[in-house]
Amino acid sequence: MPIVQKEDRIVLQHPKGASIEILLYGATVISWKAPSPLDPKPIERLFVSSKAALDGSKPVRGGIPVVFPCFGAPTHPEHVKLSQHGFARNSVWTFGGILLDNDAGVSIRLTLGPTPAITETYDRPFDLAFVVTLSEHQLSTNLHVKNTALSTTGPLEFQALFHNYIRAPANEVAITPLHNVTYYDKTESTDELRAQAKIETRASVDVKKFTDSVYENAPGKYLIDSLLGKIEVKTQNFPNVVIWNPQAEAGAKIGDMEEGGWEKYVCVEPGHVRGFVSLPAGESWIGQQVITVLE
Ligand SMILES: O=P(O)(O)OC[C@H]1O[C@H](O)[C@H](O)[C@@H](O)[C@@H]1O
Repeated sequence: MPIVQKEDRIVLQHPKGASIEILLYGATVISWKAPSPLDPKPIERLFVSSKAALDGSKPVRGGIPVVFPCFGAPTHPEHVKLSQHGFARNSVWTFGGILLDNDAGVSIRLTLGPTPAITETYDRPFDLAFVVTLSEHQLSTNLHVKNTALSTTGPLEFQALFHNYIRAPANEVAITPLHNVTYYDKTESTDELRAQAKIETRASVDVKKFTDSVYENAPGKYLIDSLLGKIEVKTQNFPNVVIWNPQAEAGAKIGDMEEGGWEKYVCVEPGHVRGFVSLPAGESWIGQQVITVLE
């Protein structure tokens, strides 16, 4: 199966038509074209703004940015010098080789450790590996985090999330099953209201208005249903999911968002972002998602 390594990205092509492109910058998957079981023609499954910078000057507005070690503005004392969503999405990763290459799928690894730029703002030792696997109708991404500190050091505390921009008409997409799940509404106007737990009352969640909801104890498997098809996101070790769409209200203020871009996607972002993963010295943690085109 062709795996093409370019200066700034890796391109994987599956014999049955699917393909992905991954930028070394941020280990950001910027394209995933896949057929559905109903139609062999591969179509783009991710949204990337036409105004997104792909040259490493800022995190990519679209695709699948990797969020680590903090989600949103930093709240942990060890993260105070970091910018929103941490450094993984704006660091250049290293191609770490091919793990699998056969008809069932192709898998590659990218790695990131403490670079001089990272250690300027973050002083904990760590080792990250991002493993991407492409098969006919499926894309999976795994984030491996190792705490490489000596055993006398305290645990590595971090948050992690895959910021999936799933291509779908935002005004008719339905996300299930989040009924009765507790969530926190980041569109609320005050810290107090944002910290207040709400219960999802809708059988299926839509993003017809500005939405920025962090679900707690989420089921780990989500269906994203729209005119573009049915996409399933199945996760492991990610107790939360964030559903985000800025609509015009917030989208028009995002500099690298194309005009009307918010109508073309929904972000369904599995992660561990309520509290922190606490990883003892010498130990590893893996967060995983498998995204499948069902129809
Ligand atoms: O603009 P960014 O830093 O890429 O963040 C984009 C969005 O990411 C997540 O979905 C957060 O929940 C939102 O609050 C944030 O606006």
